[in-house]
Amino acid sequence: MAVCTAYTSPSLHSPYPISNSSKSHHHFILSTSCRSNRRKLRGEISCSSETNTVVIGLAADSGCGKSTFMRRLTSVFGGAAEPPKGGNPDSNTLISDTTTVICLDDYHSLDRTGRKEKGVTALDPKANDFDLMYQQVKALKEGKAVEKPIYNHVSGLLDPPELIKPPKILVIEGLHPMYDGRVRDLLDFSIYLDISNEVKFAWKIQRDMAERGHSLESIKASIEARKPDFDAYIDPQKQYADCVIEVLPTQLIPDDNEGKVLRVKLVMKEGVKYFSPVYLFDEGSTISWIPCGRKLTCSYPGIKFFYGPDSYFDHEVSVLEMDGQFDRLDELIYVESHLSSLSTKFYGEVTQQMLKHADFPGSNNGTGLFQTIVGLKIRDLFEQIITEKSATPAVVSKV
Ligand SMILES: Nc1ncnc2c1ncn2[C@@H]1O[C@H](COP(=O)(O)OP(=O)(O)OP(=O)(O)O)[C@@H](O)[C@H]1O
Ligand SMILES: O=C(CO)[C@H](O)[C@H](O)COP(=O)(O)O
Repeated sequence: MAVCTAYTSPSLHSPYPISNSSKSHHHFILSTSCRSNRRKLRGEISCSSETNTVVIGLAADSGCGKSTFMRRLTSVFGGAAEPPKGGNPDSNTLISDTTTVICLDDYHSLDRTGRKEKGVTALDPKANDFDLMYQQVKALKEGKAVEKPIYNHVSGLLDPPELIKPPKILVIEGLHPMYDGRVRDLLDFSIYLDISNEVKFAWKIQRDMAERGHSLESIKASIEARKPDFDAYIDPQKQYADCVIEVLPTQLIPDDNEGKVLRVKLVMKEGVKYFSPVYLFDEGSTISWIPCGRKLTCSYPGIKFFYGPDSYFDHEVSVLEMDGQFDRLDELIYVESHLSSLSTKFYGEVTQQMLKHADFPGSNNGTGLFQTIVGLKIRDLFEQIITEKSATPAVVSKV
């Protein structure tokens, strides 16, 4: 049930969406999202809930494919995602018609020098401002604009804030979207990208060695240095995710250590509102499927799908798994036609999306396929929430 309380207007010059003092939450100044209905007023405030923002959390370590996933997601909604126009060229924010993606690195409370002086990594909660993260995500969810700080990855400094207006869908991506219980509770849906150490290493080498000129030793050292904090603060968030995309080395090639062929698991929590897990052939069954043959071209080592129920951190889940890679992306339609509950708007939409972004990393394997499917499920979730809200009469609540 949507209930709106009155609060002070956010100052566009303050980094805070609302006064730092929690006492000010109940002042009688309405935000733009909350319209008073004068006929019913008499000490009560009527609030339309239609403007509320849907909030999605995407957690992963650095270099684990968040940006690629975000490009696939925003593409599902149409329109290109771009940094705020005329703003800081080093902004981490991406805005499209429907979605705004903010990077939680912007809530680092310590800059690069500060972290070095204090001997903490960016993964350590001590280097991040969770109070501000909570206040601003909450404000955006309630339809209020905020002045969000910017962490500049080029200079390693905290830059002056940028104005973020409440979008239809807000994606908060980064290291800690599910770390703080208050922020976690604001999420309408959450995803964790769980990249195994072997694969993370292979991707890092590909990017940081080939594209950024780092040495193999320095990449190894950086992964090792982050590991204790990754294990302590980032990895545990996966227990809260509604959906986990797990990326592992293939099992199709014995002792493979190249990390090129991947086994990818889509772990989908059961019983999540507005989210129905995808299934292969028959919902709830356990199925192993090798689609290679007349309708799907597969070179060595082939492709293997698996689908079935499981448990994950004591939650009932459905797991869809793909090991191997596609030779011809247009033939993905054959696989798509055997998957159900995809939340597509027309036959072949998954294949169309994959073909559209054939040049993105992971387009020939389960990472691209499952990221696309999760993008479609998020669109569906958003549409269900909007439909439900427009069918719900405005709620009147006492302030
Ligand atoms: N599905 C994939 N398959 C193969 N390689 C991938 C995949 N996703 C990402 N990568 C590799 O990992 C690198 C990082 O990807 P991306 O920029 O999407 O990650 P990120 O989590 O946003 O990183 P950062 O937080 O460091 O900006 C890419 O340049 C690419 O080399
Ligand atoms: O884990 C990270 C998230 O992207 C970065 O390492 C963190 O944001 C610090 O960035 P930089 O290394 O540019 O100072």
